[in-house]
Amino acid sequence: MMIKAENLTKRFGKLTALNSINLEIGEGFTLILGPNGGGKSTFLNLCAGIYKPTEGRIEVFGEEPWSNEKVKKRIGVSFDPPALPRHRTGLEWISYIAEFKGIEKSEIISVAKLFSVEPFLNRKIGEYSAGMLKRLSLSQAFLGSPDLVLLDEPLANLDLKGIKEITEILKGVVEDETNMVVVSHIWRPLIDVANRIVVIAAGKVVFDGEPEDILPKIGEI
Ligand SMILES: Nc1ncnc2c1ncn2[C@@H]1O[C@H](COP(=O)(O)OP(=O)(O)OP(=O)(O)O)[C@@H](O)[C@H]1O
Repeated sequence: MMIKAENLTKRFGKLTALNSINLEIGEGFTLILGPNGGGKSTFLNLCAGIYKPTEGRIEVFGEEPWSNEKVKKRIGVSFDPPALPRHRTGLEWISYIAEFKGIEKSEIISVAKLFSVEPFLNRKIGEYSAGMLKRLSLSQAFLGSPDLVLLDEPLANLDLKGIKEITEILKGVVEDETNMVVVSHIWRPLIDVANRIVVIAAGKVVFDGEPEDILPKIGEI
């Protein structure tokens, strides 16, 4: 099992963002859906070791990701909106991530080519459009082919051509057996790519199953 959550709870002050969830996520492409404020991004942040659980437990590759560099090095993340340093260039940022993870420089070019970010890699991130920023953030997530990629809204802020292009890239990496957990309100293009759907609403897992079982109910989410 890649991810295992047991009675996982995350509170922010009095607000309970995730309320004692139990969830196991295996290999493949898992799409997480659900209403605004349901706890989806909180779950991704817990998987990435950015948040510490308030109660319960989360394991990624059998270990707790919180303050765990070993686990963090095996994960690629892209959050939304991407919080990247405005005064650095795209290349400086990706190089910094590559250094942290011990990834060779040649990998930077291959991921930059994949997401078509090469033309603006030498510009300061603060000058990027929202779509350029999204592409840079996705490049960072896939840098060095991590064992697990966590994506929050990978299709947000992209034009129609961009949505199609990124969807095709995601399909390609799934075929190459990259494991992904993806939160996306733009679910239509991704539903065929997913082999598992999890719906999180009001801090609880309210559906966990196959795409064909959720399709008839999707209007209710
Ligand atoms: N860092 C934080 N500090 C305080 N409250 C937070 C924080 N992060 C999330 N929350 C709260 O936790 C709840 C769940 O938020 P979360 O971002 O996980 O939802 P979501 O399902 O990803 O929503 P959306 O679809 O709108 O992105 C919300 O009520 C939100 O306001």
